[in-house]
Formats: sequence, structure tokens, C-alpha cells
Amino acid sequence: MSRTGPTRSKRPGRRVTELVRRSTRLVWSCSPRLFVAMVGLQILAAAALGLQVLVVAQVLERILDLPDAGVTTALVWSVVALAVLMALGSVVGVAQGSVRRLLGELVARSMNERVQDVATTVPLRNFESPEFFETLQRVRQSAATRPFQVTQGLFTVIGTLVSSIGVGAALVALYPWLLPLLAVGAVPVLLTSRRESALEFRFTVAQTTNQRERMYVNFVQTNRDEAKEIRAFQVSTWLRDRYRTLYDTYLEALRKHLLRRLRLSTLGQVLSGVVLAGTLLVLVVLIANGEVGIADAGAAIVGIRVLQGQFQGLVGGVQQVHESGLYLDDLQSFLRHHARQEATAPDRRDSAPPFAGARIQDVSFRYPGATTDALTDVSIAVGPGEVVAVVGENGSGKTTAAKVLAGLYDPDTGHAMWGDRPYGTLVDADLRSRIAVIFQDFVRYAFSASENIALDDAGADARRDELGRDDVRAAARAAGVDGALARLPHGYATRLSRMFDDSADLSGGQWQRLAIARAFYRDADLVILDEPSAALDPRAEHDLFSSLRRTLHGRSALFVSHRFATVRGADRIYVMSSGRVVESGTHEQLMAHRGLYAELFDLQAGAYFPDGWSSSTP
Ligand SMILES: Nc1ncnc2c1ncn2[C@@H]1O[C@H](COP(=O)(O)OP(=O)(O)OP(=O)(O)O)[C@@H](O)[C@H]1O
Repeated sequence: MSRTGPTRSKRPGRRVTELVRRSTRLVWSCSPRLFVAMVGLQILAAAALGLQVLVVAQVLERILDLPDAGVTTALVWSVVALAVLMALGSVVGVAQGSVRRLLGELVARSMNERVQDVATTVPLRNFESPEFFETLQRVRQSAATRPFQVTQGLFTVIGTLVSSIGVGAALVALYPWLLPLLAVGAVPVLLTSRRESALEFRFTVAQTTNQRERMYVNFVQTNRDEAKEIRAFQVSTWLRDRYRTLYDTYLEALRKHLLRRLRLSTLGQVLSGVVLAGTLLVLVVLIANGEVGIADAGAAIVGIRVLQGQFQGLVGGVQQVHESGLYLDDLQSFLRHHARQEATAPDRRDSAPPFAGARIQDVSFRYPGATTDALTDVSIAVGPGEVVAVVGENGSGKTTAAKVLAGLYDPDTGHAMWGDRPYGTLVDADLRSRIAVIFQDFVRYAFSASENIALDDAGADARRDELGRDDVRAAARAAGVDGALARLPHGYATRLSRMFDDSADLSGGQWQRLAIARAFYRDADLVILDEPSAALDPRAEHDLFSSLRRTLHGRSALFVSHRFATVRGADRIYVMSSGRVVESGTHEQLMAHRGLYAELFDLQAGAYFPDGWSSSTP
């Protein structure tokens, strides 16, 4: 993942034009109707503002005529027109606010969805990289707010430009030389604000790690799962201090950053103020010389004030587009980078052929940033209808091997094969639908019990809330959790989380059975279960494994386990140690071999027979 982020080589003018073009396209694609409404409202607001300047000139002129002419109908109409124009401006302003907000949300949704698409489809390996997390965190935040700000900035630019043209035209009609002077006044602010935007982006990038750490500590302090340990270990003060220290570091950097920004913007504002003062002085001199009438001068001053406000708005809008544009670049380079990764994969893949066994062959794999391989020359095969077990001590590589066999990690060397086809030549989604996998740290979704089982069943949305659909129930029954789910307040439709009203929670073992049901529910050729019985009571464990082959209906399974009693019945057992397969065979063969398997088996079995255990009695 590149850290380079936004492109900065382009000339300022071209860059803003390009950003405006890009964000216009983005906003347009979200809602052409609202876009048109927004532009229409801007034009209306601009016209109202421009007309106001001209009407002010008329009103002043007629007020100055009052001693001679008295209150004329023309004066009354001018005042009414001014009031109508002002009211119109306010109403249009309110409408603009609503349309802007709606458009902003639509843009945010569209960008968020694109980030979600990337986050949920990039190769799993990315999630082992802190750099990826860092960028993901930054772009997640940018996606939620920055496109909205580009949209706002864009409309501010359009609005102020159009209004400036309106008011400018009115002023030009009065005094042609005023406009260029006022435009020159905006230049210093424009330049300093550009530099401020770059500073802001650099600051955000520099603070991403600190922010991630703060978010993590905050998450630990407020999350339900962590709540019990925080109390049991009395770590709340330690966590709060840690949070405060991180925040202090951030605040210190923020102070320096804000000071730098303040210095820059003061410089820009002072220079612009000098130009404005010069313009007003010229006007005063002209009035003194009698070259400008009082009414016109009054209108000109109102015009200058309005136009100056518009120029400030314009500068602010350009700054917003530019600043948010830096984040948009960052966001789009992230999206492009990961789209490219996918594009390098073969674009003409075949659907997975009928299952004829799956295997990993001479596979080596190293986690990003790790100094040693997690797997070295590992070969594990699961034939059609076979039940295969993988055992080994902690950290020996069992889960990693299961992930490579599941197609979630690409091996560094060696192959993962579906029959005689490497995984890389098959359609990813097809392969995934043919392999069901449940990990030891399976996810407890805060959705209904049915949804927790039929997660991937996108077509069944309408039926999901029905209590205990047959196929969902069958999977739950096979995993031994049907009774517990049926007894929930709303049966299978009960939401499984205490975070929401009208929900319920399951015990650790019930959750594990539900996760197993999730694997059974999928009509997959190969079922991979990583530590499926870690939280099961002895009866549930016995029931699960004694009925496993029946439940599988001839499908193949690979399961990882530390419990040797559960692996005895497997067709083949692989024993892993330090990332290698050191033994394989049936239980009987491995016991006869008297290697690591027999040693671990004896250790475990011996715990049940403290007075003496011999593996000659298994
Ligand atoms: N995300 C990761 N990043 C870096 N190294 C990892 C990662 N996950 C696991 N490892 C390392 O890879 C090796 C194999 O881990 P793995 O989880 O496959 O072991 P395991 O046999 O399943 O262990 P356990 O029985 O404890 O579940 C270990 O040395 C572990 O430290």
C-alpha cells in the first residue's frame, strides 16, 4: 500500500479545476436531480443578491430625493422589492442547506460503500499489515466526511462565483474599476489557504497512528466483551491514564499545528485587508472630488461589502475543495490500489469443477512483517468423503494451514489445489461457496439466530424471520443447538446480543454450536472446523463427533483439534510442529509410530488416569 497519497505535482489552477471536475462527477453520479436543484438554487440566490445591490442604489437615490419629491410610489415599490429580494435570499438559503445536506449524505454513502467493498474483498493478508490498517482508518474517516465537504466546497465555489458575477455585474454597471481591485484583494488569502490545506493534510497523516491507538483504548474501555476483565483486573485507571497520555501528545501537536495555521491565515487576511482599505480610500477620494454621487457611493459600499463576503466565501470554498481534495486523492488512490491488486489476478477464471479432493502441496507461508515462516513445506490433503484431523501444539501452524486450505491466504511457495486445479485459476466466489469454514475465533453477529446460521443466504432475506426455517433448523439440530434456539423469546428470530432491546444471549458452548451450524448450513463440499469443540461440554463434544460423518452426508471435513479423543476416528491425522507436518496417518498408525502424536496422546490421556496410563490400552 502506498503512503504517497495525493498528487501534488499539478499546477494550482489545473489541480483545483481537476478536483472540481472530479467532485462534480461524483456528486452528479449520486443524484443528478439534486445536483440540478442545487445549481438552480445557487443561480436564484446569486440573482437575488445582484438585484439587491441595484435596488439599494435606487432606494438610496429616492431617499435622497425625499425633501423634493416626498414618498413616491416608486420609492415604496423599491423598498418592497428590496424586502422581497431579501426574503427570497433567505428562503433560498434554507432550501440550499437542505439540498446540500441530502447530497452530502448520498455522496458519503456512495464513498463508504466503495471503501466497504474494498475492505471486505481485499486479500486477507492485508489485514496483517499495520500500514494497511492505518490507511484504511484514514480513508474510512475521509469517506464519511470529506466527499461531503468537497460537495459543500464545490457548491460554495459555484454559489459565490455566480453571486460574485451577479453583484460584480451590478458594481461594474456602477463603477467598472472596482471589480479588479476587489479581485486582487482575494489573492493573498487564496495563496495562504492553499498552504494551510497542505499543512492540514500532513497533520492528519502524521496523527493517524495516535488516533488509532486512542480509538483502540476507547473501544476497550467501552466494549461489552472487555467490560468484565476491566473490572476483574481493575485496569480502568491504567486505561484512562493511557488514553489521557495519548490525547495529551495529540493536543500538543494540535496546538503547534493550529498556531502555524493561524499565522498563515492572519498573513493572508492582513494583506487582503490592505487591498480592501486601498479600494475604499479610492472611493472616498472620488466622493470628495464630487465624481461619485452619494446614492451610488452608498450602493457601491454595500456592493463592496457583499462582494467581499462573496470573495471570502469563494476562497473558503476553493480551500475546502482543495483540502478535502487531498483526502479524496488519498481515498481514491486507496481504492485504485486495491482495485489494481484484484486486476492482477487472472481475469479469465473457471468455475470450480466437481469436488475431487482439496489439498495444499509443499506450502510455505510467512505473515507480513514476521521474521519466520508460519508454514514450511506443508502438504495436507482431504479426499472426497474423508474426515481429516490436524493436531499439534500451540503455534505449530494448524490454523494457518486451515486458512491456506480455505483459500484465504495465498501460499508464498507451493500450491493450494482443488482436485487438479490450483485455486488461483478458479473463480474466487465459486471456490468460497464450495468451502465452509469456522474458526476458533468465529464471529458472534448481533443479528437474529437464523441470520447467524444462514449468513450467506442472501436470497432468503424474506424468509429469515420465520421461526426455524427447516434448512436452518436442520443445521442447528446437527450442531446440537436447535433446542436452545427454539426456546429463545422469539425462537430463531431472536436477536443474539444484549446491545439491543428484546434480544438474548447464548452461552459460550451454545455460541460454538451455532457457529458449527453455520458451517453445516452451507452446502459446501469441504467443511473446515478450527477447534470446533473447544467450548463444548463432554456430551456435546461426543454427540458432535459421533454424528459428524452422518451430518456431513458424504461431504469432506478437515478439523483442527487439541482433543485427541475427538481425532481418533479421523481417516487421517496430520501432526504439526513448528510450522511443519511431522507425522501423518491413522490413529493406530501414529500410536504405533511412537512419535509426537503418541507422546501428546499419552500426556492427555494420562491426565484422566493419574494412577497410571499406558498407550497400550487406548
Ligand atoms: N496474524 C499473524 N501475524 C503474524 N504471525 C502470526 C499470525 N497468526 C499466527 N502467527 C504465527 O504463526 C504461527 C502459527 O500460528 P497458528 O495460529 O497457525 O498456530 P496454531 O497451531 O493454530 O496455534 P493454536 O493451537 O494456539 O491455535 C505462530 O508462530 C504464530 O505466532
